[in-house]
Amino acid sequence: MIVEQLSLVDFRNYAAADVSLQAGPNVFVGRNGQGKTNLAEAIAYFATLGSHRVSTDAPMVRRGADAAIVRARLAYGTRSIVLEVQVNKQGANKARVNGSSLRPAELPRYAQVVLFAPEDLQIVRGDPSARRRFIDQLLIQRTPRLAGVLSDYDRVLRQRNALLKSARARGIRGDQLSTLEVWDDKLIALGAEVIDARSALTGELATPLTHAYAAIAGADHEPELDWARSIDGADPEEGTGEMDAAAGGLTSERFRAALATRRTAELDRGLTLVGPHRDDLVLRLRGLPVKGYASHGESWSMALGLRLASAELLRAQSMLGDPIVILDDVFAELDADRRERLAGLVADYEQVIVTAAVEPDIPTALRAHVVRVEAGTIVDPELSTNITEQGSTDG
Ligand SMILES: Nc1ncnc2c1ncn2[C@@H]1O[C@H](COP(=O)(O)OP(=O)(O)OP(=O)(O)O)[C@@H](O)[C@H]1O
Repeated sequence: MIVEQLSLVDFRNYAAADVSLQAGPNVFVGRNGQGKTNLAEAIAYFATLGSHRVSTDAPMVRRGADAAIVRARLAYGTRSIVLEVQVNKQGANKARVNGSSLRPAELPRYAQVVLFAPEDLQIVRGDPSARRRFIDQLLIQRTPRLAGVLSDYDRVLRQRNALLKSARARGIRGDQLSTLEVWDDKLIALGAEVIDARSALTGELATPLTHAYAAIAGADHEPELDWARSIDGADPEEGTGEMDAAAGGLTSERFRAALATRRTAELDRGLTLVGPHRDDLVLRLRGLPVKGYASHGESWSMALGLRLASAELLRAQSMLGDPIVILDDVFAELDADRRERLAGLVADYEQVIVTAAVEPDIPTALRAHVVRVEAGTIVDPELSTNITEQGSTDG
């Protein structure tokens, strides 16, 4: 799929803007802080329903405005549709497809975008929550139904935690708390589905990650990745505990056994101590964890590799064609060889959008259809020529 036309109203630093894009490479060029990433963010919003930079919607709306509108004409081969989202500062957001209303949560069914940005370094260097967010975003992109399972799990977890907290405050022991079992059943049913889906996806990422990492880093060692399940005894959230490598059996049985083992500790702390909310994606290079050991360049290559591996998986499975690949501010970080190798990796996607402060940072293979951005406006080279010509005629 590709974006053919993007229109913004009161989005970030754009009062109003229209951008035409083409299949293949597109480049957003401009000095720092002019609005290149904002354009990329607007396109990705349809796929991720949020920003890669902030967790709330308010910053999407231009200062002083009440709502932002992003409209995009998307083409899948010869078919095209118009998607629109209105991000409201107050009240719920609204969405439309070809003019008809739909729930904003449905938008990702029409748009697949993989965006890599410098913030993605947090996937490898940040807390486990950043890695869970990464894997969950990809899960939802591949299987939109899982968005509901994940949010139901979070709701049940909050309710179970509230019960544990109030039991702790009232000095109630586990065997006196019969309602806990009801919440255990719900937590296990939803949680086991989340754990299994994340583990399976982690396994699927291995081969494309190895391929992408080798291509970017030019390295001869293979990255390793594992889904560390807190139900197996490790506590990735607290960085403690040994994994029980022999852990087998049904995930739900394992989850139930782990909850039983931790019951007293959970009542002591008023908190659910095992489950997918405490799992982690463990990344290793040369047998060492990436977090805390890998160099800046290795961490960067790993984060980029994870996004490119995601794009490969989406491309292999999606009914929508290739995902749109957006590389925000990536080339300035890479040496010439790595730039060329990365360009080679993404060059055959249906549409690739890259941003850079200066054109020479972008490999020649991707230097097509340049969109210049200046202070929240799209600079149209033809238009500026016309204005000058008209000015001189008038004069
Ligand atoms: N809600 C908003 N209202 C008005 N301006 C905003 C809003 N959100 C962000 N901006 C402005 O947008 C600009 C940042 O744009 P963006 O992040 O797209 O820059 P960029 O061109 O990608 O720069 P860089 O090359 O530094 O990454 C900043 O000047 C910021 O103040």
